[in-house]
Amino acid sequence: MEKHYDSHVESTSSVLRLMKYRVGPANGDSAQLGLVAHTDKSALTILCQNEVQGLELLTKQGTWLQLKIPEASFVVFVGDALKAWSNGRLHAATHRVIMKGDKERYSCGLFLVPKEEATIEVPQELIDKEHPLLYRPFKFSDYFSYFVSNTSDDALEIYAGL
Ligand SMILES: O=C(O)CCC(=O)C(=O)O
Ligand SMILES: [Fe+2]
Repeated sequence: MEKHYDSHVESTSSVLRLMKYRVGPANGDSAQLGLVAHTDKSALTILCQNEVQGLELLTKQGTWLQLKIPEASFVVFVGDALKAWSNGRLHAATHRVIMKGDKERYSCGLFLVPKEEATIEVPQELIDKEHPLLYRPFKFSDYFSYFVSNTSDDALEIYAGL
């Protein structure tokens, strides 16, 4: 897969985003939604946060797992673009943020996003009898526009799934 490294780097931009999660009116023990459940559309996301936990991951069994992220560490998520490119071999985990307690939460995400013109196409090496082609080639910007006007948990499957 090393031979694809350079073209991935060339066709990807990075976006750095800082996020602030306020303590809502129902602070204390009751939980409130900070960020709705989603998969990232990017190729890869690298996240870090302050000491306030809240990131939850949907397991393949369909239950929510509260992540306990150690201080000064990063969380990496595979997004839809890399899931499609890898022919579904890499899993884009659904995640959300739930706020509890009375402290604001800050997080910082570096999103590696395919450039406007980048085409996501599964390399031949990742297609065989056990791994038939799951996604048609598509322009990332077209997928993103589709997602914006058709927000759905299954956007990738509906848009590019075969
Ligand atoms: O704030 C976080 O820890 C998660 C943010 C996130 O999932 C996102 O911006 O896509
Ligand atoms: Fe996310």
